[in-house]
Amino acid sequence: MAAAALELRGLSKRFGAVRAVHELDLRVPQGELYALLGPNGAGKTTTLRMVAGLLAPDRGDALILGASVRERPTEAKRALAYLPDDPMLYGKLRPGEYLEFVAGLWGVPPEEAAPRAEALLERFDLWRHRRDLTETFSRGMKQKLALAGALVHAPKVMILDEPLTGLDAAAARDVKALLADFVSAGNTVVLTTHIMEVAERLAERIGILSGGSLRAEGTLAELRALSGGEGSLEEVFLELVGDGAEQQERAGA
Ligand SMILES: Nc1ncnc2c1ncn2[C@@H]1O[C@H](COP(=O)(O)OP(=O)(O)OP(=O)(O)O)[C@@H](O)[C@H]1O
Repeated sequence: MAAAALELRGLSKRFGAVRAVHELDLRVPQGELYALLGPNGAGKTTTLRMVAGLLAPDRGDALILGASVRERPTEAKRALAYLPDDPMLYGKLRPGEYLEFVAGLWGVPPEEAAPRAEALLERFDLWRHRRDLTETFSRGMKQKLALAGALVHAPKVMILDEPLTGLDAAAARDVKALLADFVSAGNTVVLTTHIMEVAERLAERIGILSGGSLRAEGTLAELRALSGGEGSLEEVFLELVGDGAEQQERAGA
């Protein structure tokens, strides 16, 4: 059996009294688009930060294409791209310079990096802004450039934290199309979202996270079946995560 793109084994993290992630087991095969759906504070960001090696788990492990983040971090991370919800760009760089910088960090040879960077800028409609400093970019443009930066070392597994937040319809369409193409090429995407519609529309399988634990997992049809087959994902979600999420959703969180 091929190694899973991402496997979590008993992954756990506490912050003082808060159990942010608790004994989380997850297996995402290669070639899948998986959404971790959960209300604010469910543990989504903490999970991704542990997978990306930015936060040490208290217990458990994450494996990327079979390589343990704890034991073989360099190998595990080579195939991984992580896009945080608030990526850092260097305001005084132009988009091409930013991509060149990121490619350099990954050791991608310039002759490979340059055409790839150009193709990514064209793809995201940023080529016409190639002479502008990134500090002048809108949130959507920054998000697209960060995504281009995540792709410049040709990763096989991409983990993205709330990738559509703050994007207008056109930018969201570009990002969704890119993720779909990335997965069609046999790569894997794991993204977090607190918006049900995003999970519903994009993901092949959805994991519902709440209080740091996985409450349910499956395709949309499988999750619907949990609420008697008639219900929407929203009903399943609210049934599983309870009133706290309902209140947060109502508050527009
Ligand atoms: N660095 C930290 N120090 C203390 N507590 C933290 C820290 N990071 C996260 N937490 C807590 O851990 C829990 C999980 O947070 P996390 O950010 O992983 O949730 P999330 O599902 O990503 O939420 P959101 O949708 O709001 O981004 C929350 O209770 C949060 O307050």
